[in-house]
Amino acid sequence: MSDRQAGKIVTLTPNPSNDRTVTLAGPLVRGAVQRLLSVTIQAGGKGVNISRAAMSAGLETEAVFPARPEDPFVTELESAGIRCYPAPPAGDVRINLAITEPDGTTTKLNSPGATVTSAHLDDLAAALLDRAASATWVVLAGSLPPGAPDAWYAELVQALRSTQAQVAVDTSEGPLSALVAALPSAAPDLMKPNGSELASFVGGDEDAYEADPALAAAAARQLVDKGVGAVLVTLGGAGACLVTADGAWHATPPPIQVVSTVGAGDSSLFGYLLGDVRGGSPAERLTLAVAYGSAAASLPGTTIPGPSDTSPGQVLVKSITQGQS
Ligand SMILES: O=P(O)(O)OC[C@@]1(O)O[C@H](CO)[C@@H](O)[C@@H]1O
Repeated sequence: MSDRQAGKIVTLTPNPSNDRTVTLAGPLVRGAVQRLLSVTIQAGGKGVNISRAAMSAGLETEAVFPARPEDPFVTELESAGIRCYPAPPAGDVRINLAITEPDGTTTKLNSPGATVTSAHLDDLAAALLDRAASATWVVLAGSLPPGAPDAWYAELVQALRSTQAQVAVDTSEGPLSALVAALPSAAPDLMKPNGSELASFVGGDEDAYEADPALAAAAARQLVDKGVGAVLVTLGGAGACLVTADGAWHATPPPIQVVSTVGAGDSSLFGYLLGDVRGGSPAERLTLAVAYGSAAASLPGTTIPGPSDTSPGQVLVKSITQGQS
């Protein structure tokens, strides 16, 4: 069975973005005038990025987000081969800025997006539930626009129970806290916090998690104990941890030259889903997550990797519980 038959990934991006990336020739200096080497713009947002990765890996994917059908944001994605389901928007797609420095340091300045009403959210939810009926995975990803209640993702997770789809959530701040507060009744099949997001609700500290991934795994276990199927914790250059009811694993990435970290977390999440739809073991899913995340960090702007950009053979996975590969 080919990947295209094996699984369909439907993504929801409630707050999509035109990602403008500016590349500096030297370090960023606050308050100075600096010349840029280049400026690029790409249609982005976390769910959109995951659909891009799915499309280039040959998986069927559909992207649901608010935008006018004639918006160049939509035409860019459709001409890249992504099936789009735009719902009525509250305003223009926002512009997010990424500043990249020669050593790979990436500074993100994200706009709030247009303020939505409950009618906008209802339209978006209806579009999602319609597409989710035939999905293997539904991914709810990114921030919520102003006007959306923090608990909206938790409500969607519960609404998606009426489908056969597995649900993954990758968000931050208020919506993440509201989801955690709604466990176990709104437990998704997968959550993908990074170290600082994990620390924001279980305590601990991101640097400590990167120095000792067993600490990150222990923190993530609190979510699994509250009903979350699997927790993928991305740890930047320290790789990622995967925690399920059956165990915990840590993977270290191949050596790379970091160019832009934008989209690395989305690519990691996609790598996990790819491993899942291929029927991979937890270690194989984690390997693909880290291979995709590190490939994304080695590419400019919000460029999302395809399979040929990844090096899964160079990812080293160890079981944290048993201390062996
Ligand atoms: O403001 P949010 O929704 O949290 O994140 C949006 C964003 O930073 O996420 C993607 C990278 O993960 C980018 O394409 C996009 O600009």
